[in-house]
Amino acid sequence: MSKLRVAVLGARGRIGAEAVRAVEAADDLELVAALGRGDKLETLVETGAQVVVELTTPASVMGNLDFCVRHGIHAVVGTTGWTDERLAQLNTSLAASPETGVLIAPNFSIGAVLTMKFSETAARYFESVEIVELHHPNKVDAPSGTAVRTAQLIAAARAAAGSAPQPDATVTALDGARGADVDGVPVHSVRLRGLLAHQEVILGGEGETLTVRHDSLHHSSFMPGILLGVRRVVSAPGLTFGLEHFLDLS
Ligand SMILES: NC(=O)C1=CN([C@@H]2O[C@H](COP(=O)(O)OP(=O)(O)OC[C@H]3O[C@@H](n4cnc5c(N)ncnc54)[C@H](OP(=O)(O)O)[C@@H]3O)[C@@H](O)[C@H]2O)C=CC1
Ligand SMILES: O=C(O)C1=N[C@H](C(=O)O)C[C@H](O)C1
Repeated sequence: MSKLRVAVLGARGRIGAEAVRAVEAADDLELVAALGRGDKLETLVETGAQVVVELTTPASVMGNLDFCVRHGIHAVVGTTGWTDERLAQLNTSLAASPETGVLIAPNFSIGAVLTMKFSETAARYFESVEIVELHHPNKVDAPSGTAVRTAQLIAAARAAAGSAPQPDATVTALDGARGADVDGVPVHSVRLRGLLAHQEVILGGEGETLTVRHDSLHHSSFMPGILLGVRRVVSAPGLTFGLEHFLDLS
């Protein structure tokens, strides 16, 4: 059987470099290009890339995906910075290339995906919920894409259950003291030397709390999810948002 031809964009970055090694080590995949800033996207066409793994920056991702979709190259995207407007723009490009698949995964690690799932499930049973995400100090965006997605899933679950707004008597606060408000869920971002990627979802009810915590200790935690995405995206046309759609998580 012929190998799937894969390229990595952002190949010299922290997660991109790890992805290059993971693709090279996979028997069923062939790394045909490893591109960084300034390298020509035309290389993707010249090398016959079938799937691009996009791990760059929020400022670069839209241009890169526009090129890939226009050329019918499937994409597995870990880069953050997704808004409703950006997703709508991507869906418009995909409508003109209906056989092309794009997977956007706010987090590729199985533990982080499960954290989101567990938090979504628990959300309706607790009055209060706040998120603390903790990352390395080189991260350019806050809150993390994972925390934003987690908060959105929690907020949707609470809305579906008819939950009341969270109790909070704060009248005066320093800017930022109560975190960022993501659909009514406070999200607190810590940037600390020594950390990689961590998240706590703290839920509170009468006389009890529940904490769901996940720690990515090495970039290798994201690789099984990336490889799964590469193998599955070629038969998933259109936009898939979240790795959970490629997992059996009923
Ligand atoms: N979904 C997930 O599971 C994960 C997602 N991420 C996300 O992945 C992204 C990258 O993270 P990280 O590796 O830590 O960041 P880095 O800054 O280490 O890497 C980004 C790389 O992309 C390069 N780059 C920038 N623009 C382009 C471009 N137009 N074409 C090709 N390469 C480009 C940068 O080059 P230069 O240095 O020259 O600017 C850099 O080498 C972030 O958005 C992060 O949040 C990270 C880990 C897991
Ligand atoms: O920048 C990172 O490092 C990470 N980014 C993603 C995010 O913003 O959620 C995924 C993971 O947290 C690592």
